[in-house]
Amino acid sequence: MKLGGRIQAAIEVLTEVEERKRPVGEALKDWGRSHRFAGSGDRSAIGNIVYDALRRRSSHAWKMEAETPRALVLGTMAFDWGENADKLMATFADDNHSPDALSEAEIAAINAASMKDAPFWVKGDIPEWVAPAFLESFEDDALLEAKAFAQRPPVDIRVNSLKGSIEKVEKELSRFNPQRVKLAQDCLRFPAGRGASRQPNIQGDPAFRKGLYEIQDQGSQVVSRLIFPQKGEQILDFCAGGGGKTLAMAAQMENKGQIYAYDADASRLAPIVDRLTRAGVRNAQTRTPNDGALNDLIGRMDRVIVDAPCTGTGTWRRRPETKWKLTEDQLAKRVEEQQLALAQAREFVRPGGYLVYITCSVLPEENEEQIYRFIENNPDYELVSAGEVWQDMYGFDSPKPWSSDMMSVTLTPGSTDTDGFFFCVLERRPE
Ligand SMILES: C[S@@+](CC[C@H](N)C(=O)[O-])C[C@H]1O[C@@H](n2cnc3c(N)ncnc32)[C@H](O)[C@@H]1O
Repeated sequence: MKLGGRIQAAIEVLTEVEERKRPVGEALKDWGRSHRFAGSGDRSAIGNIVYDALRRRSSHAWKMEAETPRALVLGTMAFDWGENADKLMATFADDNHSPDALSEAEIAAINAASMKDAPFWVKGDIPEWVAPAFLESFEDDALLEAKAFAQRPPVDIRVNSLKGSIEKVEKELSRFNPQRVKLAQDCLRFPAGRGASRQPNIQGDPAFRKGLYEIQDQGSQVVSRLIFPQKGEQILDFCAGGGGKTLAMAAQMENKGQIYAYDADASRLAPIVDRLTRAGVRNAQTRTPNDGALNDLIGRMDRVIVDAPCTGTGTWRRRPETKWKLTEDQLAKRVEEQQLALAQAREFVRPGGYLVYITCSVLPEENEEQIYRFIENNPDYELVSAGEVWQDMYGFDSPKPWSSDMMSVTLTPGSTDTDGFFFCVLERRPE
């Protein structure tokens, strides 16, 4: 396919997403099925255009003075992919599968590319109602952070130290040019490309099937390290989901001690068994929700991890469509679920043990506010300074996360070059 045809295809896919409320992945797959002539390079380029259009939806709409799928895609090509109005006109003339020719108004909007009078949330490509939370959390850097959430993310992998060294995996994947990162010692990164460039098929490599690495954002790897799981400890991963943190902790514990992987939704736990086997983990067991599933663990755990259900604002780079779908009602629902998870998880911590609270969100309602409410209602718990834990682990020269009072830390694309994560530790006072 030529570029004109790819642009037309992106408009069609985005129209499906917008008008029929289809998830982007599904709409892209369906388009591929009904256009068999398109190769994998075409499909991936079309996906890149659609995701870029969603990442910077409000700034493109402002400049184009329209919010239609066509305007968003044309804006993406002009403002992100380096195709000015003249180039686009030549591209469209060259391919009869292209969209209709640019109108006078579109040419004028592309040429002007004006952000005049645009409010902060438009410039930063975040929903208007989220803007106060960004300003509260990131103050003078709110725009920088919002824009960082509108960039393409890299692909990060965590080398599984139970199976091999980072050097070994680096060599195995050398054709993809993996890079080391600053904060996670087992992480290799494949930076995001530009335009139509494709991400390497990391999961297709035999080393992946052998369990030598997992796909895991650097931020998730960093919070797994901050949990500080020790060999021999008893740990309850209370919201284990697909097991990303369980696997990372098991490797740090060198298979010594025991991790109990639990989730209120048994179906979310389903993939974990295969992943544990592939990774060579021998110190983790799953517990599925039924009456008394965790009774034997009450008051016995050295650490209980609540990697809580959340709005996922920290993953907006990877799932840009969720940025525009999020509502205040959904936020309120997640906050309730988080409160419930914390209230349920607390009873498993032994006196002197730790309750770790993590979200992949950067909204204060889900993070600092949640934790201060918990402390107020549970005087037998106190906050340990996560800022000090960070300094002990990384010193003063590494990238620093956000921290309003040193008690918790918030990782972000702008500060730590990761997805957004909130992390804090509560100690149950010894009896
Ligand atoms: C952010 S995901 C977990 C991700 C996982 N820890 C990882 O690293 O891949 C949150 C999980 O919490 C679970 N959950 C929600 N409320 C819960 C509760 N009250 N008790 C236990 N699990 C809960 C959800 O089913 C979901 O799988």
